[in-house]
Amino acid sequence: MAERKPQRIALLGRGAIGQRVEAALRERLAPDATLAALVRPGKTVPDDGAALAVFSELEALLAWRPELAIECAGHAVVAQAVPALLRAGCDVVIASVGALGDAGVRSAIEEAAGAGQARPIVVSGAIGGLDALRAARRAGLHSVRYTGRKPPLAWAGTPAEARCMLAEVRMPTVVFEGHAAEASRAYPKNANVTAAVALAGAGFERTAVTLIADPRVDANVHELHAEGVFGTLSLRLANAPLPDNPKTSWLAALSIEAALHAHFNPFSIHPSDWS
Ligand SMILES: NC(=O)C1=CN([C@@H]2O[C@H](COP(=O)(O)OP(=O)(O)OC[C@H]3O[C@@H](n4cnc5c(N)ncnc54)[C@H](O)[C@@H]3O)[C@@H](O)[C@H]2O)C=CC1
Ligand SMILES: O=C([O-])CC(=O)C(=O)O
Repeated sequence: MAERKPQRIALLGRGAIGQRVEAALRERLAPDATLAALVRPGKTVPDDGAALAVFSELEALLAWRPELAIECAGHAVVAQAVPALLRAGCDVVIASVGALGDAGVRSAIEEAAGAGQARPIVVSGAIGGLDALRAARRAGLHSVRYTGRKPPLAWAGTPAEARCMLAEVRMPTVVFEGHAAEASRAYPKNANVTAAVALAGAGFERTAVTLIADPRVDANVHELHAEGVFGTLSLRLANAPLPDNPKTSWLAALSIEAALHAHFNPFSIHPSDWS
């Protein structure tokens, strides 16, 4: 089977998702590749014995000449680092999809990808069903509604804190009601999925979003309902959170692994995946 594995791979961000993806690259996906990480300026990375080039400046990472970068750092990194990497010919996997809610960021990425002949790869992250939504929209979507529920403390550090006392929430409490453009901007660490839904489906302004702090769930629950000429779609995911970050679903890290697997093996169907 044809494989195209880049030899120089950079992680943009080395938090809960970044560390999972790094382990998957080393253990399964690209054990022969050389890895680098872009970390927040001033952040020290403990020497855990892993061979990893660590950069805190984008220019230094660009000089390292990565062939593939995996963004799992946040919206600012998508806006600031991703266009420069694409322009330099480096394919970039994007996890912080909500950054694409900003039309300026979207067009900078499109323009840079064209100039560098490189691919931005937007992952499905913690949500699913986007293939069906993408197909359904071709005949016209009447409505798309996304509802996200997380345990109250998964909303810590977000505007939800102004809506309720998270530690004292005893009933499901709506912390946001609006559309995907507002949701992805206001909740950059909790509502990237709304941007993925918007991009696949009806667009940012026509994707209705409700976010709920729900003490009755112990998972990150994502519900999607769409109606259109095609019929109706209803999807519910109850995602286990990553142990290192309760805001983030394990599936988000796994979706990056799946996107990398597809990127490395574009022409193959892997029977080993079926078991
Ligand atoms: N598409 C989806 O479904 C999901 C997307 N995400 C996105 O992925 C991002 C990462 O998620 P986690 O790993 O759980 O978060 P995390 O908070 O555990 O890790 C983020 C890492 O990025 C680093 N970072 C922040 N600013 C940086 C900068 N300017 N340069 C380099 N590194 C920087 C932080 O130091 C931290 O190590 C989130 O911020 C969110 O935007 C998260 C969950 C789901
Ligand atoms: O990981 C999740 O469940 C969803 C999430 O945080 C996001 O969309 O930003």
